Amino acid sequence: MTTTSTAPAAAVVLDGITRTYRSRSGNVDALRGVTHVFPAGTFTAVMGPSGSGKSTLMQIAAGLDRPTTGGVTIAGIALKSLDKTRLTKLRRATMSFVFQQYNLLDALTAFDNVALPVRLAGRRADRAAVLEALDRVGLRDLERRRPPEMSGGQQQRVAIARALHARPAVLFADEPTGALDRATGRDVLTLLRALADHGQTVVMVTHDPLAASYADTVLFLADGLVVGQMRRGDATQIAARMTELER
Ligand SMILES: Nc1ncnc2c1ncn2[C@@H]1O[C@H](COP(=O)(O)OP(=O)(O)OP(=O)(O)O)[C@@H](O)[C@H]1O
Repeated sequence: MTTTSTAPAAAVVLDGITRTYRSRSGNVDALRGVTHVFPAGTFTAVMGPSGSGKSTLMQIAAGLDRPTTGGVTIAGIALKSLDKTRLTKLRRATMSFVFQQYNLLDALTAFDNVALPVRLAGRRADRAAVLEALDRVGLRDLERRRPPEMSGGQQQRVAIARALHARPAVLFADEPTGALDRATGRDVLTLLRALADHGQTVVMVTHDPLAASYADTVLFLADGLVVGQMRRGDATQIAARMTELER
């Protein structure tokens, strides 16, 4: 398995992805044929109206959910070809998550949460490096706190510190600034931007045009399909496109 975190193998490829949720009340086609390449070392924001399929796309791109049809390739490896154990190993080796629901282990301190991916990969976590990552998100003083003793925003920042420390090939973030005040949100976006500038691939779902303006490319979804892309848009241009989609 590839465990390097350098370009270009880190790109995520979505090839003809569909995802139908089947339930007693009927089927929902959340994704209806999404093909997209996330180039290595780039920062992409995924936007679209509520229910357009953003979270579904993110879960599938990260191998947390399987598509109904179509394939996902990460770091050159087709996820379809992997059993659950290998998929977990690939995730640990190449990805980091800043998701509300996949964030931190409650039983571990902030320090140990940041150190965890490196330890799981069988390497020693250097104390100074872990503290530096916590320092970069402004949480050095909270190294001994456990997630239940922290605010939502602080937990998000621990998850970002973990990504800074682990240096995954791909970072998936779902509304990473949703729970943060404006200044902390800006700091987090600047950190994500810096990760991409250092060769990591960042994929972020957001509703916030200002957050999306930190990305290289904004991918617009509507009704389970990619309906457009914008490169290097500013917040006003992105907001205008969103308003059109929400009409
Ligand atoms: N587990 C599920 N079972 C059935 N339908 C689902 C399930 N998860 C999502 N959906 C439906 O799939 C569609 C896409 O949902 P998804 O959460 O991906 O959208 P989203 O763009 O992330 O929305 P939001 O911005 O509101 O979070 C919606 O119509 C949603 O109701």
